[in-house]
Amino acid sequence: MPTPAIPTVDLSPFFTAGDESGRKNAKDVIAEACADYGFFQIVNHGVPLDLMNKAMELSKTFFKYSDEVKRESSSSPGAPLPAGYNKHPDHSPDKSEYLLMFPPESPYNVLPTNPPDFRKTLEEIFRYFVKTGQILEDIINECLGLPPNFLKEYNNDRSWDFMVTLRYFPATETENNGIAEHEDGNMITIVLQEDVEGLEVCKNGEWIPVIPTEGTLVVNLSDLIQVLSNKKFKSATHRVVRPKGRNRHSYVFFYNLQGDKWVEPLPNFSSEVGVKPKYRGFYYKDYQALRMRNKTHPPSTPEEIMRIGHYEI
Ligand SMILES: O=C(O)CCC(=O)C(=O)O
Ligand SMILES: [Fe+2]
Repeated sequence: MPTPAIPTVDLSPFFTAGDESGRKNAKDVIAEACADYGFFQIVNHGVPLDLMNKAMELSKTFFKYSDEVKRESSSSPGAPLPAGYNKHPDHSPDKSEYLLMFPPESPYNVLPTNPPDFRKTLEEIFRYFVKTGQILEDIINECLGLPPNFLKEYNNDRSWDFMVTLRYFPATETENNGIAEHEDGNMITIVLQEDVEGLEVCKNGEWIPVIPTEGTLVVNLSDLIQVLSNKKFKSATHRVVRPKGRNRHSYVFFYNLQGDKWVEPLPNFSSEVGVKPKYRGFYYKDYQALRMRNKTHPPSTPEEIMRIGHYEI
């Protein structure tokens, strides 16, 4: 049986005034993918191809440096997430090392000075990803039938957005997990993957590989959209399986929500339509802190991993 593909959506109608039918087609595909499994890919998204390629090459160069050099970019404790360079503890199911950054102006950032241009490129691609996140949020706002600019006004503080540049180590003879099956805890995630497979999405109970294609970005909806929409739109379940014999590099941009925001199913999808809320409300910072413990103190069984189900009614 052919592998069911993940849809690819052309975002160019959103950059061209007046292409209403192009916009409608794109929104129909996105709405269907989001209602089923929360995953799709985008092209003509506004992030320049040469910038994506340059960012990937510089990241590969950085991760080849010695641990000692990379650790010069590790953050001091106290940041809301471990900014800078880090490697997951040996007993973690996540087999990668990564560089995490907040918005370019954030005081928490500890960005490498080498390779030259890396810092500038990270900051530049971060700014592009923010714009892509805003376009996607606007499209999702429309797909959900919310009043114009509703999500934009609710999510009006960009200071908690963050981006992770990753290197996964090659699979061993006995073990190939890169990131175990999970959903993301933010609003919308954008992934740039190099030409090395590994990312898989769960679509109707089946694991589908997301084949890397030059110029394409992967988008997955995350937990906060699932809660706000009272499960009308799904937070995508996904994982990374490490290939044998080679590293895998990716950039993951987490379009996020500021921590003091209250999150609960919107009345549009609960009281106003006679449906019971499927989640109790929470402050986003509490959820992010609970999820952070999954990473810093990995539980011994997958059942103990903190997920959005914690708030389910
Ligand atoms: O590296 C990837 O392709 C995806 C990573 C991911 O799912 C995550 O960091 O949450
Ligand atoms: Fe993820």
